[in-house]
Amino acid sequence: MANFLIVEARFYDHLNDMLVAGATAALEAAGHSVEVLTVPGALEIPGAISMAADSGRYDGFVAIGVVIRGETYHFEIVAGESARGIMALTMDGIAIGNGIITVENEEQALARADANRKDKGGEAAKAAIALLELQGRFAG
Ligand SMILES: Nc1c(NC[C@H](O)[C@H](O)[C@H](O)CO)[nH]c(=O)[nH]c1=O
Ligand SMILES: CC(=O)[C@@H](O)COP(=O)(O)O
Repeated sequence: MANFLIVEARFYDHLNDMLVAGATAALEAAGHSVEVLTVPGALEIPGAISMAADSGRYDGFVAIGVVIRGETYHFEIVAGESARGIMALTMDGIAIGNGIITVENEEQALARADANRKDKGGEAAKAAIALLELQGRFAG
């Protein structure tokens, strides 16, 4: 059993509830323990994961968030920079699944957050599990 931390940017409560439920179900189905940490927005997720990884308390991480395009360029910043930060941490060998959905509207978000539809939360959890298994395979 491994200890996973879900780091969620709680920008849209109803969507996050679905994404976190999907990720939690996938992690627990694989026999792992789950904790949840909430941050203000997707831009805070990479930093929070970095801090938590440095604590040594967790084996893997799942990033959960929802970025819905608004009127300005901020969408590109939030979507792109959160993904870039997570990728940088992953390239450092930290097992992270990226479940930050970046969409045009609420309808697209609902389809991807729902564990009974596209289940992006569960998908991200399975990716984190896969990376952790690779970490173990290449260690030592
Ligand atoms: N617009 C969205 C944001 N914006 C907030 C940023 O993520 C960040 O918290 C702020 O810029 C302060 O550093 N965050 C989301 O997760 N989703 C959005 O749609
Ligand atoms: C993704 C965002 O930053 C968005 O929620 C903010 O909307 P806007 O670009 O209209 O300020």
